[in-house]
Amino acid sequence: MEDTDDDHIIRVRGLVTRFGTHTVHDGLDLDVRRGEIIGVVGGSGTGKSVLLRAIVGLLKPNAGHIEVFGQSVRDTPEEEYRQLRRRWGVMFQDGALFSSLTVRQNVEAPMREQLKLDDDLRKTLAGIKVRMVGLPENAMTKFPSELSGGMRKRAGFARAIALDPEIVFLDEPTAGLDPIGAAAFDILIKQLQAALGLTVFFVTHDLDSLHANCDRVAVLADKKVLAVGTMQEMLEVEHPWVREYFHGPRARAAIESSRPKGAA
Ligand SMILES: Nc1ncnc2c1ncn2[C@@H]1O[C@H](COP(=O)(O)OP(=O)(O)OP(=O)(O)O)[C@@H](O)[C@H]1O
Repeated sequence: MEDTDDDHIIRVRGLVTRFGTHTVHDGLDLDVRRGEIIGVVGGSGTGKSVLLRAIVGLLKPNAGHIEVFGQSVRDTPEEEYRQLRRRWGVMFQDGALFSSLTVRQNVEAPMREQLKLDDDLRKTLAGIKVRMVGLPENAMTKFPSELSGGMRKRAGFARAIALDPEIVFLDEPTAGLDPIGAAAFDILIKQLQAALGLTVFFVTHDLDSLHANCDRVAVLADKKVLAVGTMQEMLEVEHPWVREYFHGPRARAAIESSRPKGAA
């Protein structure tokens, strides 16, 4: 498929992020295409979560330019940023749910903030989102502390899609889940992406998840996006961390398990 500028829903150019004297990103570039699932990988502390936070405007970079839907995230006036923010949803690593609200109330929270809906309609719509992520009916009125880790992640996902976003950002969605729970979450990501036409930007360490979901992978190393491409293309990248990650025993196991049964 030919890659045109119009396909790029996120464009990051020359990003520099520092905390004190610690430079996390130094001239990082990345494009995300509309409708793709892109997995962001890299060693611990390479700045994957910081990149996500910078793209959604929660963290101000020291330099560089970030555009989402063609609009600068950094220089957009408050009201326009509010409008822009409605077009994406974020699921943070721990779900970041409000502990004093039930699952349904958590999903209602962004609706309350952004949409003028009467109470019944808001409750109904929030209930639909909770069902969409595969949570049982009785989870609606539970508090986050009453849920398993996997259910909390699903609740976080339901909240991320509360406003019918075009992009969802997922920070390590399968971290902490057992392999069966992680595989079920991968299926959920894929199904919702296809059903809702979402663009998915997800940070992960999980090779199985990359194999199951990703159209492309972006590798963060040496303070930049060192390589971006398909899983197959990553096998050709000559960089010690990339080789170790994509050719190591865990990678081989993930390739094996992602092959259709009976394939050589
Ligand atoms: N608010 C902050 N203040 C100071 N340093 C920070 C802050 N947020 C992140 N950092 C530092 O920036 C670097 C990148 O952090 P980030 O959380 O993005 O890493 P990561 O690639 O997501 O790592 P992991 O895979 O371990 O989650 C780390 O060294 C971290 O300590």
